Amino acid sequence: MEPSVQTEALSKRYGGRTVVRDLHLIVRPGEVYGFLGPNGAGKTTTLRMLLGLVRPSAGTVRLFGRPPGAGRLADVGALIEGPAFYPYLSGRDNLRVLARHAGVGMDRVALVLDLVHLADRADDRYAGYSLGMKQRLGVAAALLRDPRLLVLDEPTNGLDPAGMADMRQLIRRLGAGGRTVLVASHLLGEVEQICDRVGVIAGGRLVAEGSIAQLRGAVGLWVLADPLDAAVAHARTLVGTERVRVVGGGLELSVAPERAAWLNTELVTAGVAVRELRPRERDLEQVFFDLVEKGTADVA
Ligand SMILES: Nc1ncnc2c1ncn2[C@@H]1O[C@H](COP(=O)(O)OP(=O)(O)OP(=O)(O)O)[C@@H](O)[C@H]1O
Repeated sequence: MEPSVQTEALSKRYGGRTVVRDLHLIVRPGEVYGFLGPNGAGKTTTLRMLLGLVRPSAGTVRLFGRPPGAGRLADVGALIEGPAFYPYLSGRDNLRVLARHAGVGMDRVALVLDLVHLADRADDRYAGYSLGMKQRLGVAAALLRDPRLLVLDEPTNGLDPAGMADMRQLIRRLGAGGRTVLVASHLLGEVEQICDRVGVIAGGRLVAEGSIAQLRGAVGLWVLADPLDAAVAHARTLVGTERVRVVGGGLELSVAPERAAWLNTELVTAGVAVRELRPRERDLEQVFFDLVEKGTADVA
């Protein structure tokens, strides 16, 4: 199936500065894709190029196989930068204005209000909404045309923890159907909770792409066993001295996590009691930090 988003060698320069560089990005239909990077990494600039709001300096963008603006307008909905609404109109009336403008049936207004869980406050003035409600109304507006691709730029920015949780739930709900959702965020935890796949951008470059599990990468096994000395000695004969480290009263083994059952059998057969055996994962925060540092250093 045609990718929802595909960029090739996409770049943007402002003056002499390259803020997005040689970006090859593929977002597949139906996935919730996290575009993760620190402030200033080039996320918003990229999203603006995807939406045809900023002209690339080089490279191409395709949405459902076509350049931005060439496909059906209804294919893409976006919430990028704060949404603009009339403060003295209700949420519902604000959406009605937009629906009329977009040539969308009024039945969609009630439907999207329901989707973002604003139905019960829909007739209150926008000015009285919490920040979280304002953001959700922004998402509702982006959903009016029932787009196949929804683009959200930092949707939880400025929200309190409850507002953030609501927004994350909403994004998960929206991604549960066939819709493609592209979410830019600088929050690792957020992307981890809601996205199927992640692209990490730093210094304008895509420095990693994959599922959270792939990014994290299980890097070995962690074993607690008695007696420790015998466990270490036997593990070293099994997998090689350099692959076994003693850390905090246990063993760290640099071997494929799939070898856990084999290792357990071998140790037990050798008379070692295995108390704990589990995959050793890298700390995602550290992975992200390393990627960003690497990406930024490459540019400098
Ligand atoms: N119109 C512009 N003119 C000049 N420089 C710009 C312009 N828009 C963005 N930049 C620069 O491009 C870089 C990337 O900005 P961008 O907003 O895309 O990053 P971001 O990853 O979305 O970060 P943030 O989360 O802070 O918005 C920044 O250094 C910014 O100052």
